[in-house]
Amino acid sequence: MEGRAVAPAAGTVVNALATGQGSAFAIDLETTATVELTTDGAVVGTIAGAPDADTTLIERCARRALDAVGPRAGVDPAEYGARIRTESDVPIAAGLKSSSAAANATVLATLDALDRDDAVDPLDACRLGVDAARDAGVTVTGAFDDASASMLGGVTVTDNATDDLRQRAVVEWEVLVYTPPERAFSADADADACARVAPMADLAVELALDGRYGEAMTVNGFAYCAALGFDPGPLLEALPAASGVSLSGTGPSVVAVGTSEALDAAAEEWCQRPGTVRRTRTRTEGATTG
Ligand SMILES: Nc1ncnc2c1ncn2[C@@H]1O[C@H](COP(=O)(O)OP(=O)(O)OP(=O)(O)O)[C@@H](O)[C@H]1O
Ligand SMILES: O=C(O)C1=C[C@@H](O)[C@@H](O)[C@H](O)C1
Repeated sequence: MEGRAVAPAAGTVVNALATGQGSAFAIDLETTATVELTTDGAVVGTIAGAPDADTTLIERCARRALDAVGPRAGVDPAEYGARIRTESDVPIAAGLKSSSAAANATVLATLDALDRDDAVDPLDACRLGVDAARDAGVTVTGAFDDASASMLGGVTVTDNATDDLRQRAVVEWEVLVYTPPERAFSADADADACARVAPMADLAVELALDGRYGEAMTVNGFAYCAALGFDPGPLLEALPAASGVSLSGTGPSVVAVGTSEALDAAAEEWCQRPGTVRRTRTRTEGATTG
């Protein structure tokens, strides 16, 4: 009994740490999870290329999916375990929602291993991963914004306090991603500092709900660079040509959207900085099994 699923990473429109309301969009970088069910009761995860990374999140995801759907598949969750392996082109703790992609891929791969791919509605499957992320302590708000964008594709606006989807839209943007060499785990972010930019975050959410995603990103980007102590230089370098540019998640990555010409110009500037610059696109299709 083996299952496989793939889920995309995401970039930020509005970070939810200040108010609990957030917005994110799926991008064309992905994480694959394979899950093999076992009868030894143990759930064990490995992350390809990252032997020291924390596997608690994916283990909690597989366990929650087994508990939720196992009985319907004739599997006793108490007796069954799982071997999970993730492979990813998303750097961990870089602001590109590697945790949401890994959680969604693991939940769906577990359902696939149970041969019950359609047993759970996609948003509920996403909520299983969000609850697992809360259990594993890798999130501040649960990050339902990031997780829903990864699960559904497109751009989502969510209430992370209630795990409700407020809006989803299909967008087709070119995306530029700059990832500095350092890493920033979301769970370590200074939530009190973020609360100080709540009025700006409220404005950014209003803009996003109005479909003005680019402006929302830019308002969010400057506010959170200030709150979390990141250099706003890369944002300024992408402006005014980019239609939106923001710190992604709790950083350190920066994402810009706009015309090819605008992103070419930003890429030229960002390539002078240490780290990686990647060109990608938004993803309309979210997480899939198989
Ligand atoms: N590919 C992966 N496979 C398994 N677990 C992962 C993977 N990527 C991330 N994780 C889990 O998520 C944790 C990092 O979560 P964190 O939210 O800090 O990173 P992120 O999702 O990349 O950042 P952000 O939320 O700012 O976008 C890791 O410690 C690990 O437990
Ligand atoms: O851990 C969290 O709750 C979050 C982390 C970041 O990705 C944010 O962008 C997201 O809105 C919430």
